Amino acid sequence: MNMYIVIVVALTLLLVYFGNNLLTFITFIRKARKIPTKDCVPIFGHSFKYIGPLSGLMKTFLEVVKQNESVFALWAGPLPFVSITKPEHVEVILGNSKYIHKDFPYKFLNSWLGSGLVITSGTMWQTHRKLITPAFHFSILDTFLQVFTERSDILVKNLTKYISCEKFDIYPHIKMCTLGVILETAMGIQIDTQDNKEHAEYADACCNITEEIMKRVISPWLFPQFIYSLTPGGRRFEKYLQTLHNFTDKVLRERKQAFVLGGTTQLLNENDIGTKKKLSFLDLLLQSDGTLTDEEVRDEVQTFMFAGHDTTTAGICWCLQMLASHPQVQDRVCEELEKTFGDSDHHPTTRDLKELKYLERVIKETLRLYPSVPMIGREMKEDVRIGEHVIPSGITVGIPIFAVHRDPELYRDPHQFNPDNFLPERVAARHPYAYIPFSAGPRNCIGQKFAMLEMKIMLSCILRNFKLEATGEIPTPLLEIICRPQNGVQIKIVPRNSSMLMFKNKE
Ligand code: HEM
Repeated sequence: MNMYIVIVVALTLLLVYFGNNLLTFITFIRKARKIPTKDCVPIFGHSFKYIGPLSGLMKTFLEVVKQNESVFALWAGPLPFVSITKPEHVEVILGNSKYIHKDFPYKFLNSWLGSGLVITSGTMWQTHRKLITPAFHFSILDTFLQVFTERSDILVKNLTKYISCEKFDIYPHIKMCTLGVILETAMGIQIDTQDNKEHAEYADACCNITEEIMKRVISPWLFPQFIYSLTPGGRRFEKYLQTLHNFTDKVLRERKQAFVLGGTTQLLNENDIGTKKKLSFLDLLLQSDGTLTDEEVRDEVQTFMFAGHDTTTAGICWCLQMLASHPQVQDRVCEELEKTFGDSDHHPTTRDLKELKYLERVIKETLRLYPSVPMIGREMKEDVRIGEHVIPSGITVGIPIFAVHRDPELYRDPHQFNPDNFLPERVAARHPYAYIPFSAGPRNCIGQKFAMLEMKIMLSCILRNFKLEATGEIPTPLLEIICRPQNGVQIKIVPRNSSMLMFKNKE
């Protein structure tokens, strides 16, 4: 009898639980179905549209955006998402501190980046963001200029080996240079990433794991973890993950050791930032007095090592490609460099960098066409009105940054490379959310000033030494977590007249 009552109570509870959830789910789907969409197939949704090589995905997506209304639903199998591209709609989401929650597809990054700043939400995100923000204050960034320049000098020295080559891929060289930069600036450890090839395994694992994640995002049947882990892709994911964790653990061990041995400057309070050299972001985490657990520190290290080098690598490489493919633009950048530095071999100062206005426009225009992070998303925690549509709570709103940046209503000849798009008067005439390579609002990129300085220094060092020549078509941009050029950036470099002095003097 007792057993009978227990079973009845258990079944009733299950029914209430799933009944409620089922009802919520049905209401959610009903609301989502009111959002306009095209070419949606029952059960499979739009998945069939995206099956195929990742290389075609950006082009396909631009077509889909063109064919649909400015707010439209995309169905990954039975699960709906909403895509928005109009700046005024983007502002509704990114500009509001209520909409900072991330879930799908960020959750596929969980086993890698865990509670790190890029994917975490809620109070944990708030606490971490507040703790980390001082490490990216402009006064501390000034102390990084020397590292950016020293690493760029090594890069230039290594590139001389390719002077007589008809073409070579510059991507791996930039990647190892930016990795060295983030390790030295943010983590406070000096690792010879540029001449010692053993660290390339970490950088390669970053590229490979993001490719695997993107393949999963467009394949709803791989969403359940137990299925994914049985597939070859799932097994490759695990292998790359191991490499990434091993490297991060090594970085942490080294810095902790230096920390214990007193090899770091102690941070007393926030006002000390910028007044002490060699204070690293990682030191800030290590002395957070229990605010962060060991695991959270590790997740932030993973996050910043990835976000801090893969993004700038893509940005710099696309800039090099654009300059090689647009010789007049390259000449103008070089005139500006000549005016700022003359024949001198002095390292760039903050003042020099402010003078490089045209180079800045080139970088901005490159990030318009090839935003390093091409797509971002936010999960709605309440119903939200966007334009004339109600977006139901629980849905993820996707913002394809690359599509916002190529909207013909915002940019004339949107697919053409034209740095004049960033003349001050043109910028002033555009909606502020028409250009969002670093996202915007409360969850914008914490490293954007760091990135701009690094990109300016690295590009100016390369261009003061070499003329860049294109060796073929502009590569296809890949719509992955990071917008990389398919098959790298194959260019030819030619020494500039007076320039090779720049590092010869220092040898
Ligand atoms: C060209 C270079 C870069 C670009 C285009 C870029 C772009 C972005 C974008 C679009 C986001 C928002 C992501 C989202 O909402 O899902 C973001 C967030 C972030 N970026 Fe960057 N980024 C760059 C460089 C960097 C660097 C150098 C660092 C670190 C040193 C960095 C660290 C981060 C972090 C930690 C976040 C998460 C911020 C938060 O949610 O509070 N980024 N970045």
